[in-house]
Amino acid sequence: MEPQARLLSAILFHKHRQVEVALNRSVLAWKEIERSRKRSPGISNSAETAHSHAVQVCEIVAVCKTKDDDQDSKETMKSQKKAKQHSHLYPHAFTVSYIRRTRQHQWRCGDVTFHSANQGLCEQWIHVINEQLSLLTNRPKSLLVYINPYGGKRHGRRIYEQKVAPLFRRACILADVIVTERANHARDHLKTEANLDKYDGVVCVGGDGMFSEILHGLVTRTQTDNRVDQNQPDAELVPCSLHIGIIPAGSTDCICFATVGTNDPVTSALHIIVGDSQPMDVCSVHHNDIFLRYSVSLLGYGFYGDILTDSERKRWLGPARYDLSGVKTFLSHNYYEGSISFLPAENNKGDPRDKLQCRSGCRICQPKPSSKDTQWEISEEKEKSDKDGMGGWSVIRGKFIAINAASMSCACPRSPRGLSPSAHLADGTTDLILVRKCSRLNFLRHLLQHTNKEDQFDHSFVEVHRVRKFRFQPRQHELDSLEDLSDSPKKTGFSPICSAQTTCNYSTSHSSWTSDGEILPHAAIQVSVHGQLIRLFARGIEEQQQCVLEDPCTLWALEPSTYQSVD
Ligand SMILES: CCCCCCCCCCCCC/C=C/[C@@H](O)[C@H](COP(=O)(O)O)NC(=O)CCCCC
Ligand SMILES: Nc1ncnc2c1ncn2[C@@H]1O[C@H](COP(=O)(O)OP(=O)(O)O)[C@@H](O)[C@H]1O
Ligand SMILES: [Ca+2]
Repeated sequence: MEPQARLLSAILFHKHRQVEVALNRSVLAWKEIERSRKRSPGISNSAETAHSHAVQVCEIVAVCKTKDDDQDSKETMKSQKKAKQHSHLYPHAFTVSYIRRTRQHQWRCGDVTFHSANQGLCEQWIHVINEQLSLLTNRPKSLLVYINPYGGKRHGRRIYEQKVAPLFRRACILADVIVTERANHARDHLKTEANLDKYDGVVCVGGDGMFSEILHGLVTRTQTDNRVDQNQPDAELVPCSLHIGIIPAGSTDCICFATVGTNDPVTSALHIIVGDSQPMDVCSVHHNDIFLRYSVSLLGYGFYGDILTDSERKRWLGPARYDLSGVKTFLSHNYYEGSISFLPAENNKGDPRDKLQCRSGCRICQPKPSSKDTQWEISEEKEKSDKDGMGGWSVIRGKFIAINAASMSCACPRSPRGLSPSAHLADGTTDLILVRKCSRLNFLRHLLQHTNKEDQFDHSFVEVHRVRKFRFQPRQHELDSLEDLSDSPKKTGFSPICSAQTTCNYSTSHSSWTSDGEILPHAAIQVSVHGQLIRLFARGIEEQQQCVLEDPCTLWALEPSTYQSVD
């Protein structure tokens, strides 16, 4: 990497020690002077060595003048005297708040305070750093925040006020906050009322259900503004211009976990502040050419549909409702008959079993070619001609315990690799997982493999396909006879230990689809994936510590620029 010119450098004080501080367009670095002279510096190519530190400018949250009360407030009794003397000698200070990576994808806001005898120098540093931050145009300045006070353990409001709002204030982000008063309040407000021109993004504080409200509000508003008819399953939807941020405060929070790597409100707030951008696929779901819903994580029929249906009645239990309904549904061991037709993804989209996990900067999820791109047009054309004669579509009939479409990994704390560990966030496909009728023991093995490192697809009764579109038709809709209307739910070899939701009537011979945790009213559905329809304030899961810093040493080796000032 070409080293960049220094914008500023100075000798300042940090924790009573003299440090040399330097700034260029991408890095702020500081190192102790005395110690590094005494010892051989031996600075490695990392963000931080024993006495040398560096922070990327794009990961600086804010810089401000340090108030007297803040100075040395964390000093121990022993060093308080020394601190007093020091602050007398160097009474001026500024504090840089920056992103600090801790364990397992968690971010925290770290502070570093630099002292000086020279007030003008401190002001110059604040000015130049702020100038650099203002060049980062992807950062949001104004946000619309919706809080679901009843999501998860009902801590949404507190989480926002205590953990998120102070960070937004520090980063000078203006936030208009709406605490929802009913289900679909946020969706309806976004659809028709909200003045979206005022904002750079919309933030939801809640779970996947709350995210789904924001998704529906924004996508529907965008289509209405652009006169796109959502009821047309083949309509080319217009991408949303506003980014969505998620502060996890729900029960599963799978969309946050799968796009950030952790469910932590502070980490999510910091991803919002730095204006991260992660495109995401959205599935549209139709029934007989009538629009039903959008979905970004799990569309599940059978096992997960039954869990969600049952768990809605136990909402008062909070997140534990899924465990109880999960056990109950597992013991019921229902299966459902129907046929699935699907249009496979192109070969360059990889395979659900290829073990190429979607990570920050994923190659497979690079932006799709513009509609002018020839390659793209060819594949669209192929699809049209295929569709006329059902060419390219595959059909599978059978008895299924679960039919799952995972448009992303669906990783969550319950299943850290997710339902489809190699699914991609923004490749324009969904992984269709078909779990056929099998013994309880085999199904249990398959389920347990979601919680460890084994391959959950390595069973004769499980198949998985990467697809662009699919349709499902439950068996009772295929056979239009009275006999079928009285058909009871199908059970495998064992008699049910728990009768679950199944009684002998027509409706219960079907399961329901769950879409991001919400229940759909129809079993027969058509699904299309719309690649990269929305953008989140996230960057995908980082590989490890992704500090793509230039060697901080290069900062010290450079000729000073016009900005240089030394104390
Ligand atoms: C015997 C051990 C069995 C362990 C099975 C673990 C498999 C878990 C896979 C979970 C995939 C979850 C996909 C995400 C779905 C969410 O959108 C949805 C709603 O979330 P929220 O609004 O935040 O509550 N949550 C669920 O569908 C919960 C599924 C729980 C299944 C046990
Ligand atoms: N004020 C409210 N009162 C009741 N329900 C609400 C309110 N705000 C949002 N909801 C609904 O609550 C449901 C669950 O929300 P969510 O935040 O996903 O929590 P959880 O993860 O616990 O399911 C969603 O369907 C959402 O539409
Ligand atoms: Ca996808």
